[in-house]
Amino acid sequence: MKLTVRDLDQHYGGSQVLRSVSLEVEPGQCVAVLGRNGAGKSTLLKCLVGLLPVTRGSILFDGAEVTQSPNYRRSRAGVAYVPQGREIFAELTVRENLVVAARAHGDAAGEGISEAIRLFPVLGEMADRRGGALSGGQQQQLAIARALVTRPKLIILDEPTEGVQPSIVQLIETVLSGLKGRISILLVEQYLDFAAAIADRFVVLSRGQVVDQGLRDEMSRDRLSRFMSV
Ligand SMILES: Nc1ncnc2c1ncn2[C@@H]1O[C@H](COP(=O)(O)OP(=O)(O)OP(=O)(O)O)[C@@H](O)[C@H]1O
Repeated sequence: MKLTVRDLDQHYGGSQVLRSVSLEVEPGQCVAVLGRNGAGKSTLLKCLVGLLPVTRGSILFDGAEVTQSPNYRRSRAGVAYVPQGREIFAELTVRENLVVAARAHGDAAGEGISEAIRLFPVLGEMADRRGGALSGGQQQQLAIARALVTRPKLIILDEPTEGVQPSIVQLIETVLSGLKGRISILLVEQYLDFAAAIADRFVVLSRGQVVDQGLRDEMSRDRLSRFMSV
C-alpha cells in the first residue's frame, strides 16, 4: 500500500501540534519518523490511523482519500497499528489476544496466527499465559503479532523498541526487515541504530514540522542527531 500524507495540521485545543506535515511511504518501503520527545510523532500516527481528527490536509491509502474515515474502516483497508505502550488485552491469554484480532478481520481459521507464532516463537510457548503476565519484550512481540494476524498492507508502529531488551530488539528488526517489500512500514523510533537497520527513508519532525527527510544513505548520523534526544 502507498501512504500519502499532504499538508496535515492537527491541534489539541488551541495548541497546534502538527504543522503542514507531508510524507509518503511507497509500497513495500519502510519509513522511520524521528524526532525529540514532544515533536508530534505519536500524534501524527494517531491521525493516520483515525484515532485523532486532523484540522487540515489529507491522508490517502493507495490514492484513496481516508482523511475522515473512522479507525475501523482504515483497519479494514489494511492498516495495522502498534501503539506506544503496546495496549494488549492484559486479562486475555496470548492466544485469545491473537484470536480476537484475527476474528475481527475474518480470519477465523487463524492462519495468520500460525504465521505470527512462527515469527515470534515465544508466543507459542506462552499461548496460555495472560497478556499482562508477559515481560515488556514479550508484550511488544504480542502487540506486533496481533497487528500482523490482520494481514496488513501497511503497519504503523510507535516506538517498538521502547523498554525492550537488545535480543528482542534484534528479533523485531529481523521480523520487520523480512516483511519489507511485501508490507509498507511506517515507524516512529528514538533508537537510531534500529531505525537505520530497517528504514529506507527517514523523516525528521521537530515541533510538529518536517524539518528534514531523505533516503537513509543520504542522511548522516550528524544530520539526524541534531533533531534527536540523544
Ligand atoms: N491529549 C493531548 N492533549 C493535549 N496535548 C497533547 C495531548 N497529547 C499530546 N499532546 C502534546 O502534543 C505534543 C506532541 O506530542 P506527541 O506525543 O505527539 O509527541 P511525540 O513526538 O510522540 O513524543 P514522545 O516521544 O514523547 O511520545 C506535545 O507537546 C504534547 O504535550
